[in-house]
Amino acid sequence: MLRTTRGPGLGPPLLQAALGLGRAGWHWPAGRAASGGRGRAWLQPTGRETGVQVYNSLTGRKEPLIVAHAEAASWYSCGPTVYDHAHLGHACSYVRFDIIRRILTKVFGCSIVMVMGITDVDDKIIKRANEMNISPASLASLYEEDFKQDMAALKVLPPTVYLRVTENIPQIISFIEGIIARGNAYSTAKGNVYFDLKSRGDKYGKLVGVVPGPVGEPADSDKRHASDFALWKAAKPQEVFWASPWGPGRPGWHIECSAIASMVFGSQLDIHSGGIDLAFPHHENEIAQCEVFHQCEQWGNYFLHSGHLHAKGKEEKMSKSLKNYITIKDFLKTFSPDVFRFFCLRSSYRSAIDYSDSAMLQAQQLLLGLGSFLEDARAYMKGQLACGSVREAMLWERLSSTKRAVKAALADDFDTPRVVDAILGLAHHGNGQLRASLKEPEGPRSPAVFGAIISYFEQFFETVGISLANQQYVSGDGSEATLHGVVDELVRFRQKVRQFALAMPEATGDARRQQLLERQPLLEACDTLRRGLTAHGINIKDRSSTTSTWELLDQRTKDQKSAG
Ligand SMILES: Nc1ncnc2c1ncn2[C@@H]1O[C@H](COP(=O)(O)OP(=O)(O)OP(=O)(O)O)[C@@H](O)[C@H]1O
Ligand SMILES: [Zn+2]
Repeated sequence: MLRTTRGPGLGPPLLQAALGLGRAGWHWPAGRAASGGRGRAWLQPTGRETGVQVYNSLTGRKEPLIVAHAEAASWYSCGPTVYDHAHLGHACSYVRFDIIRRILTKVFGCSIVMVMGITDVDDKIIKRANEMNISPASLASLYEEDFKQDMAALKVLPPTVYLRVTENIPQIISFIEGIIARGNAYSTAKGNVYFDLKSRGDKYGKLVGVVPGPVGEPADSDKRHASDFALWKAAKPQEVFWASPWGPGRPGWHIECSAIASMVFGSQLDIHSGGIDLAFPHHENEIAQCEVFHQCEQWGNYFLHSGHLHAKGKEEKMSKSLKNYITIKDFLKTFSPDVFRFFCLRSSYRSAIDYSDSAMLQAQQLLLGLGSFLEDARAYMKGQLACGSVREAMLWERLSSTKRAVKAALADDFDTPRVVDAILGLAHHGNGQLRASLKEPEGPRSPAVFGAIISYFEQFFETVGISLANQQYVSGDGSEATLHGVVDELVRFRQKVRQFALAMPEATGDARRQQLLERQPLLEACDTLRRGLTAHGINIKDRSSTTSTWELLDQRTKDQKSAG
């Protein structure tokens, strides 16, 4: 099991630590109940039971996940602020939720409509664009594209739609007008609009139970109360702006997500996700805005928050501003996206987790071990491994108990560490039987049970978006089929040469020694070929003096094998 440094959960002390709160400014109300936030109890939705228990930040405990429409669940995911390259912290959050999305879809038959907002105008974007002497729009579009490429490289499925803030300004303005009309926001002479937090009473804070206290505001602030937050920000000189009923300006951060999510899903949302740092104030403010605008009791039913990725041994999350980050691109020069996914699977999506090269190397070794088990199991099925008897009934039983354990763990708030343990356990037993069968080469064979294990593993890894190197894969353009044909020929030829070189000479005495000496260069040539092909990503395994098999290595494994 991978050690995670901080426990899961969203209790006040943890959240405070995660957010660097607990200093002046915010406090937890005394005696807050474990569920229901400050104002109200959570309303359990009606609709389709997915069969999954999910940890809901709104209640601070696991709840049955019930989605309003049987046909598809609505899911809003806060997207990135596109001002620079994405780092592994971002990757961690989006990969973890991608795994959850795939599990919900493929294991629990729950189709999902996912909307992601892209923050393409904001202080950081404007500042960076000024530094680079380009327009904020150009900078944002550059890094939006970069983010999408990184996500594709990590095999994160794209949302059903991306929605950019700058393409939805009129909708955001109407949303703000709606909140003003309901008496929960006010505009100022300077052209700002603020949410009036007092008007929300103790309904504010239902997510994390935080009540705003006095915060250090600039002396020229035009807010009525220090804790009110901006819905519309009047343009400063030389800043990008849009016309509005309150004068030129741009939207505040929280209102973007409320307006965009509402544009697609209206007044009701099943799932809302983001990193734990977004719970407060971002999601808390989104809830206040939407519930006021829609005049509803409960806008989002389930808030899912992922734990932070930290640099090993550090308290702070991996972050641009702290300059303690590794970009996704740099990471992918050394490790595959599958290794990162497997690293993510080995911890609960809610846990804070430490990044280290050694944790990645461990994940890589485990994946290689699983891939190698599958190759051996295939070789056994084809009769290329010396045959012997295996405990077939035990393996069938292990397979079915693993399937049950995996499904139960996934239904329990997507408990992927438990799942990984179950999968590794099955591989361990399968490997043990293959080794046992090598020791007693004669006996009944049991290829079917290995076939069943292979197909379960393939299905599982496909579900979570991991590909274990599979030599039987053939790409659409036919080039890989050609490669396979050529390598097959080559390996067959090498096998014949090796068989001849290893065969016992009939001669005796000096003549025999002479013959063995003469054949030595052939064996050396076979070894040289094997090593040479490793550099091209082809791994030949000599199973016996008469049988050799081969498999394709992925790029990064190839580099490491040829360097080693
Ligand atoms: N170190 C991290 N670990 C896990 N999730 C993270 C981490 N950093 C950011 N995220 C998540 O990534 C998503 C996009 O974040 P966003 O673009 O707002 O970046 P950010 O938090 O401002 O990052 P940075 O501090 O590096 O600028 C959010 O859901 C956020 O919670
Ligand atoms: Zn958001």
